[in-house]
Amino acid sequence: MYLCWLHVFAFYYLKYARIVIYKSIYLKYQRLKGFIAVLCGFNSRITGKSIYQIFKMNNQISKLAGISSASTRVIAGLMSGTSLDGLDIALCEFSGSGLNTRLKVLHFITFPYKEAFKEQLKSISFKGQVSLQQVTLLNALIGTYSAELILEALKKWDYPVDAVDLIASHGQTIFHAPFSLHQQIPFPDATLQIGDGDHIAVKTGIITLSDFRQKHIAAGGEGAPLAVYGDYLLFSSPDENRILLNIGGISNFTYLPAGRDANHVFSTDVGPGNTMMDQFIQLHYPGKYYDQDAAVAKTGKVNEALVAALMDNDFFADPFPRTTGPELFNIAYLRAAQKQSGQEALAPEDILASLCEFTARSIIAAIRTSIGDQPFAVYLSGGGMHNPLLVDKLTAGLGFELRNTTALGINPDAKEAVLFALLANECVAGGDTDFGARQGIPSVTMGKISLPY
Ligand SMILES: Nc1ncnc2c1ncn2[C@@H]1O[C@H](COP(=O)(O)OP(=O)(O)OP(=O)(O)O)[C@@H](O)[C@H]1O
Ligand SMILES: CC(=O)N[C@H]1[C@@H]2OC[C@@H](O2)[C@@H](O)[C@@H]1O[C@H](C)C(=O)O
Repeated sequence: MYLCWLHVFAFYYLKYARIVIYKSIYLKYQRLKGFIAVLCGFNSRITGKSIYQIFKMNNQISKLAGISSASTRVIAGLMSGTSLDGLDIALCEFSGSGLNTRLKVLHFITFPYKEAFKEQLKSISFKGQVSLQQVTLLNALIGTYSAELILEALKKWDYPVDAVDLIASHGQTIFHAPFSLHQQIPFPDATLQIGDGDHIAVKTGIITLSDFRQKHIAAGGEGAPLAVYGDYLLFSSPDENRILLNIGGISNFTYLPAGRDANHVFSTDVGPGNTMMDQFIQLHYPGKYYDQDAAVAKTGKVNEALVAALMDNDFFADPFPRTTGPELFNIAYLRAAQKQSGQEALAPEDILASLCEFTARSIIAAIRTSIGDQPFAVYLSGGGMHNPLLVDKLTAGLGFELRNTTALGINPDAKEAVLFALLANECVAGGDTDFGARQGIPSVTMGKISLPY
């Protein structure tokens, strides 16, 4: 018995000692790398004064320079999408950048949000009028909560906090307003994600990148879809035309033509993914947050008149690329289509079956009109790939079996979180990749940097 306790004690003592030693060596190594990196940056103009300045440099900046020049980086990517269902955290190890990016997903976890928290998010999301006080409070709370969840995840994985170089946090989109949606002159494209990065950095002690979408807009994009950058770097192939189709709250896809020519890469939001089905079920089936395995939709019948009215919106006639959100695709949109088609008394299960058909048809139409007749493979990701009715409809409509990103080495549920980690890797260690001259895909690095100390 005594020996057994001695073993337990020795095990935990050694484990703790390992982390402490690792931490101190790792930090020293990072600072040294930073020092060398900065020194190299001075090129031929190294003087006594410049060396003195480097010594006086903010530790966090030299650490960042070290991270930038290191051969590998460990980055935690965080994503919470328009479904408001939870926070995805993907811990990734990167080496290289741009088309030479190498990535290993070390761990992945989803923390589902509690009902009360979902209700708070819903109260300020995708609406023209909300409580400004609630927005302000949630901006700080989401930052703090994200930090707590990262620390919890690292503890669960037994992964030392100090061995994480960066956090990449998408934040929570509470309003997306491309010009095509708001149409107010002189206002530009706009979008708002909350969950402040400073709170994450200070509470975890890890340098944090956040608020990725603003620079994309400043550089001429609509702030979305950003998946195209990672899709191109990680998944483009020399010999296969690929579509990376993500079906989250909103569906979007990236087209990657064989040959990796950035000038022909194409990316757009399509329209609703799960968002209208989710909103409808939450309203009519208390206690359900989504139609699990399409259990309800499968019992309904598609109403063609309603589907035609749902498809009858200027958004679907707009040229690609385009972006959207639940600001457009919501219950009011459904009610208007029901009225227009005279289907106001339709049974709930028939409405759900029709909403599923609407999602499938809008995806198929977008792919067909933008890609034409050339052969291509589709790789799915996002929660919608778990909806069997939706996947059956897509398979029937496209005429071939769809794969998911597991076939390309990435867990499809982790993909979006991984892609934000990749954007942070690009910002800190890359930045010179040419993403081509296509509209909506500016060649730009993204993410604001928050220092912990
Ligand atoms: N087993 C399942 N059956 C049916 N639908 C499912 C299933 N599992 C997940 N979903 C759908 O996937 C949704 C969550 O998807 P996901 O987490 O990809 O969305 P998101 O990241 O919030 O969206 P976005 O990327 O558009 O912002 C759920 O709300 C639900 O509608
Ligand atoms: C503004 C915003 O948060 N848009 C999301 C949303 O969810 C899916 C689709 O609409 C996409 O455009 C985007 O997210 C993914 C991660 C993107 O930027 O690629």
